[in-house]
Amino acid sequence: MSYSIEIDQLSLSYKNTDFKAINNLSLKVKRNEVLGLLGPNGAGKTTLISMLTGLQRPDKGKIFIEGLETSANIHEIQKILGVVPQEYALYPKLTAKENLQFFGSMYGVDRKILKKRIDEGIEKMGLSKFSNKRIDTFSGGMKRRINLLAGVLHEPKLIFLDEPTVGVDVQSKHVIIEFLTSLNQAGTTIVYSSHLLHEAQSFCSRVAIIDHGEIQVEGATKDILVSEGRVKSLEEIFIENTSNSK
Ligand SMILES: Nc1ncnc2c1ncn2[C@@H]1O[C@H](COP(=O)(O)OP(=O)(O)OP(=O)(O)O)[C@@H](O)[C@H]1O
Repeated sequence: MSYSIEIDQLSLSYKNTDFKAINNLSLKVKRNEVLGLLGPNGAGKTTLISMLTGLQRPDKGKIFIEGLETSANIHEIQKILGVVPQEYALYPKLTAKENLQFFGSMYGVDRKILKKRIDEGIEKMGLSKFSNKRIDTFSGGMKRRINLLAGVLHEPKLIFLDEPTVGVDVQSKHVIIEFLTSLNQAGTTIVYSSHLLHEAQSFCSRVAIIDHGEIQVEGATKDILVSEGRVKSLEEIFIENTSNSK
């Protein structure tokens, strides 16, 4: 089995709405790909990710993660998933290390292994000097780096990232993308949701542009950029294939 994610005809409507937030959406993501899940505000990205990570149940359709159907295997699946939300999920009064120890033990990582992963991760993120400093003294970029580490201490096979570099300086962005690239090279599949199309174009091996809960464009990044006989930017492709009604 070579797919990390298989989505088959998925639909979901929120209560008291008369439209489908996700409408009969099918998508396959191969193992070890970096998928950019892109779309304008309100397109359905968060709704789709919430179903993929087991937070919401679809009205219709099926999802398989690493070959396991989600509704019947959600606990097993959550052990192999890493979710890095856009909001910081960190305790401000604890140090960076204490936060990571907390999240690592929540995932049940063995103490010795956890210590090694925390030390290595903090070093890769360029934050060794700050490991014993409280999170509330950190800049936005530093918090975002620790937030990312917190979501991957259990070495998930598949990571969902929601705007991992939004609002951070160029240095932090660079460190974060390098870190994610090294995880991907080690075999991790990544689903990356962002409005930063320039970053998505260079980082993602595959792109799915969604709007109105449906896939508008999907394919290998290098293939979808070639359109009407010329190479376009991802931004051009995005604008051509999405509405600006929100
Ligand atoms: N809890 C909810 N109740 C009702 N409607 C909702 C709810 N959450 C989202 N929606 C609607 O579902 C649609 C998809 O929203 P969703 O948050 O998934 O979009 P998104 O692509 O993640 O947008 P953004 O880029 O702004 O985060 C939108 O029309 C939104 O208004």
